[in-house]
Amino acid sequence: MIELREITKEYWSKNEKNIAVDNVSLTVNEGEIFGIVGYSGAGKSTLLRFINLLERPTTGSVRVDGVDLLTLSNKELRKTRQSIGMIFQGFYLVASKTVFENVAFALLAAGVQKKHIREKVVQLLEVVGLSDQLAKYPSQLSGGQKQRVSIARSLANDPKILLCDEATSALDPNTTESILSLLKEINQKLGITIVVITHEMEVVKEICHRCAVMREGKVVELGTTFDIFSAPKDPLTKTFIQNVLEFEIPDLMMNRVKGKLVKLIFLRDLATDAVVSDMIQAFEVRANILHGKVEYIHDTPLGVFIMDISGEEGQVNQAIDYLHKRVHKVEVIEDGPTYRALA
Ligand SMILES: Nc1ncnc2c1ncn2[C@@H]1O[C@H](COP(=O)(O)OP(=O)(O)OP(=O)(O)O)[C@@H](O)[C@H]1O
Repeated sequence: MIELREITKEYWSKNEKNIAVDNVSLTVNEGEIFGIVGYSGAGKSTLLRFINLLERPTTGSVRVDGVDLLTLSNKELRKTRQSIGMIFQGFYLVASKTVFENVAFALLAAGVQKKHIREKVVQLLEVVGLSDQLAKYPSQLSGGQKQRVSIARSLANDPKILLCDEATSALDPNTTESILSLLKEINQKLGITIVVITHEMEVVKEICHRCAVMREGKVVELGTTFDIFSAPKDPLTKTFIQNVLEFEIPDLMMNRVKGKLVKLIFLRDLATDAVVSDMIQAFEVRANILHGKVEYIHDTPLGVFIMDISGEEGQVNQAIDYLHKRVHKVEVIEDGPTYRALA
């Protein structure tokens, strides 16, 4: 649906070249929610703005629905842009216009006849849950409500694609969650392909099917959201998801560890109880779960458990070998006082 091929963008200032996007190729499939993640200055906004040619690449091609956007006339490009909605962190609503007028404006600009406008605006505001706020002005709305108006406005011309530039970065966690739910609903019910850029992995975790991680203009990792979270490869990706898979054991807890301290990662099937009880029975070891957490990555569970396994050393080692076969990943964090003393 969206194909960026070997895209590079260079900026020159004072005879110095700055490469904002460096030879990036990626495809966004029809109907998916695709995330682009990276720290400030990584090139995310520039990349996003290629999709509607708000920014033109220095080299490379941009195809949307099979059409090479760089070959379009200005008139054709204006028409194509109507099928690509966009929302921003700062909402960009017209302060002197009501909620109704802000949305109606997009329809008027696209040449929709006045007699059809009211019905369409009412329908759009219903989609975003603002049917009762038609006559309000932006200053009378909360941040979340403002973003809902801007989403309604972006949907006015029945776009096939919605681009979201840090759309929830200015919102509190609860409001962020409600806007992300709305984006998910828009994707599922209206079949709109969504591309989001963000520096928050929570956003990716909640709604994205796939994502690309960017550093210094390059895509350093690309994959399904679940793979990115469960088996990150690039050090930057690892940093981004640190709080999901990492857990710092407090000293107090460490001092109570009797055996070997292991970290288990379960994917999809969270049969933790069965695995642990089978292990205890088969190898006559003791197991004490010190920490357990389950994250839902786009509705698929990813579990992290930290367990103290104690008993006769040979049996403990066999138990750990057994765990290797039953769970996605096993990592021995600490050998524990008993085994350190034996070594
Ligand atoms: N119009 C411009 N002129 C010169 N340099 C630019 C321009 N636009 C972007 N850049 C530079 O390109 C690089 C990438 O910027 P971009 O805004 O795409 O990054 P970003 O990942 O979206 O960061 P942020 O989240 O802070 O917006 C930065 O070094 C930026 O300074």
